Amino acid sequence: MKIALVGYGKMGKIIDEIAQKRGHEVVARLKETPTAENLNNPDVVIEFSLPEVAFENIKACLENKIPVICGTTGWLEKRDEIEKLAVENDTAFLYGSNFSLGVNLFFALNERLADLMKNVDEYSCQLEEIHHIHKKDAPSGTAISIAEGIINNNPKFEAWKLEETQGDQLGIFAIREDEVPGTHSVFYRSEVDEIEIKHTAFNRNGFALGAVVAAEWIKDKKGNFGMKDVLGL
Ligand SMILES: NC(=O)C1=CN([C@@H]2O[C@H](COP(=O)(O)OP(=O)(O)OC[C@H]3O[C@@H](n4cnc5c(N)ncnc54)[C@H](OP(=O)(O)O)[C@@H]3O)[C@@H](O)[C@H]2O)C=CC1
Ligand SMILES: O=C(O)C1=N[C@H](C(=O)O)C[C@H](O)C1
Repeated sequence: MKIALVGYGKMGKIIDEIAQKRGHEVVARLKETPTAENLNNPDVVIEFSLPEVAFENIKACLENKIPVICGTTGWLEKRDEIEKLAVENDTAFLYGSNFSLGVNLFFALNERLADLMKNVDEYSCQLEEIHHIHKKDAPSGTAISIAEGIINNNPKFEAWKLEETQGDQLGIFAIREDEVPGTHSVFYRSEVDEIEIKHTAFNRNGFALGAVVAAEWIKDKKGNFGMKDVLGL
């Protein structure tokens, strides 16, 4: 498959290596807005750039009828517009706040636990995410997905907020520390004990492999998708 990489930083470079190891041809490595010319006729685009440029990048690819796998976080207020564009241009779009298999299993576990806790009043809930000091957005896209998984399964919560949980506002502590690739925890605390579920990424390889697997999966598909569709979770 011919893959164009839009965004060629920490993630783009690892995706490049993994895509080539899996037999794909990387036809573009961009650090600028994609165009019909610089994309070099790919079967699919993998977009890992910056929150402030992701929307324009994805839009440009979809308008050229190229399917897009997007891992960039922090731009989702415009997701509906992008999903509309994918349909209008008869192509495909897949967003994942986190492409690793482990985190997607963690998402399913989190939803199940939230459902179990919905009628248990003894426990308060708090989220925590820890990332490297270069990260531009807070909270992480993954933490937002975890929060949404809890809010959708536990009517005690209406929305998420940064910092501490208050009433129906589920709190997310966002910590920036050294070169941490990504650690996410959900805590349920009572007066006598604590339940914690935690995912720790040791490096970025799981995210990159998941993005390439998603690119392989999306070929010839049309519409809007997520990693749940790819992994059948
Ligand atoms: N969904 C997931 O599984 C994961 C998501 N992420 C997310 O992916 C995104 C990228 O992460 P990461 O690779 O670590 O970040 P980096 O900052 O390392 O890379 C971003 C890259 O985008 C380039 N860039 C700048 N402007 C443009 C533009 N207009 N078009 C295309 N590229 C541009 C930058 O170029 P320059 O170097 O010149 O500035 C840089 O190479 C972040 O939003 C992060 O949160 C990260 C890991 C996993
Ligand atoms: O910026 C990162 O590095 C990461 N971003 C994603 C997020 O915001 O959730 C995924 C992963 O945790 C690494």
